Amino acid sequence: MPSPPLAIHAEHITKIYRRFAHKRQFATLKSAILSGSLVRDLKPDETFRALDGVSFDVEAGRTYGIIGRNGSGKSTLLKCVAGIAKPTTGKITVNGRISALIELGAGFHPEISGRENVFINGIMLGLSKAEIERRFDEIVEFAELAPFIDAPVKTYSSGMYMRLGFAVAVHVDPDVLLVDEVLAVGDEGFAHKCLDKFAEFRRRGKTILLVTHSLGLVERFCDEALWLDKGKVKGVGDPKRVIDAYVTEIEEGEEAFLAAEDARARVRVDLGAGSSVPAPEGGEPNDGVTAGNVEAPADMFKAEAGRWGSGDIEIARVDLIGPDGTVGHVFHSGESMTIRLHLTARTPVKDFVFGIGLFNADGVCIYGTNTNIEEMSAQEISGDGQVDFVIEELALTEGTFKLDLAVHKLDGFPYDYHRQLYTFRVKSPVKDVGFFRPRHSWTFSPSVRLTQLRGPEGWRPHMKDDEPTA
Ligand SMILES: Nc1ncnc2c1ncn2[C@@H]1O[C@H](COP(=O)(O)OP(=O)(O)OP(=O)(O)O)[C@@H](O)[C@H]1O
Repeated sequence: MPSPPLAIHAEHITKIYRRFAHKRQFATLKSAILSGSLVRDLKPDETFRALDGVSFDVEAGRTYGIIGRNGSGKSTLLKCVAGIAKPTTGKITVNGRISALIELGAGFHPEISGRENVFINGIMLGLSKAEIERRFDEIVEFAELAPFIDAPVKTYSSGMYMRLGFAVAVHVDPDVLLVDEVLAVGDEGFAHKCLDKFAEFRRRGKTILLVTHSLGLVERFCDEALWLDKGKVKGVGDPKRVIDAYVTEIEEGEEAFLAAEDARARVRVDLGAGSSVPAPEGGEPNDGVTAGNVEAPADMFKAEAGRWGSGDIEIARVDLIGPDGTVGHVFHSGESMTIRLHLTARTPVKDFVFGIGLFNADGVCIYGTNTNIEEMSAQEISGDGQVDFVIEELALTEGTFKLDLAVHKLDGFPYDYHRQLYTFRVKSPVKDVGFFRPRHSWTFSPSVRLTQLRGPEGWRPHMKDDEPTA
């Protein structure tokens, strides 16, 4: 069977940029010239590979997503395909007319009207004057700029500017459409219109190369995905598989970062544990043996991370444990999480309460409870022990959260108070807002019809032939 025709063939693309970092500052142009050169200050390591041996093929009529972290080379790759940047080595072949939604409105002239800019921009993108005239009304209508089309574009807001650029670019009727994160353009209504336009392109058998950080969009829209990492191809193939591998790697990175953050927070606290402070009123003298000698802040709502208490009962270690029993810092919305306190009581203690506070990244308390509030009566703790606080379902939206953990007397006297020393991140494929996600469902009468794009756990199974719905 003959293989389908290729719209894009990229072979071993390398793009080397020079970086002009650490250039010496000269007081005058003369001193620069006398010193030898204005540009000889480049250090040998100041060239770097934004793309390093990237090869890929896109069959005609396919939608192809490019994902990767900031600075991984996605835009550079798209610019090379568009011909805006020239690869240092390698070869790119594109079959058909290209339109690039990259630097939208880059060719606009601020002093002249939107109308004149549509013509200039259209001609730059390869349309004839007659073709632009034919499509002019459609372009302006799409951009929703009819009342402003004769005003100079310097009077447009940045969203209006981008909308006009987008409208011209999509009305060029390209065979290959290159899209770089343009859905961030304009308001939500316009983003839906852009998606509809892409869907129309797909239906008409056009090829789309899409760079985006929206993994949901790649999964929903693309036939294939390519994952760039530090300028190299790290994965290519079915979008779901590539995205899963990418997300796993991101989470591993976040995990390491949060673990280091927590360790740093505790080191700071330990360093602060050298000086003795008087015990809080009504408490025993603080001998400074275990828990940090940091005084409790007057205002707990504004308090920074810290640790204080007499140390009679010490929270020696805290583990955050996921549903599979693994200790970590990155969890998923809807899954279970156990907060495990490893304790040591120097002598048997009969008066104790365990408490927990959950805060968002801005320090707003989302939830707090303790064993006294929940009407548990302390009997005795002695030696080493363990307390598990089991959250059966993290009913939280995506975000970063912090924990207060404490053991204190019934009257509040602290044995060991850990103030926001533990950070964890909740990941969620659903981008709802706020902190708290109540367990919920939607129901619709038969006259209201919607299509469920995602599966019950958030990630919708990959279905190639779906079109997006608004
Ligand atoms: N003209 C340039 N001169 C020098 N360095 C550049 C230039 N353009 C891009 N770079 C560098 O090349 C690397 C890749 O940049 P690129 O914009 O392609 O990344 P990206 O994956 O699109 O990032 P993002 O997701 O943040 O948009 C970055 O380190 C960037 O600083």
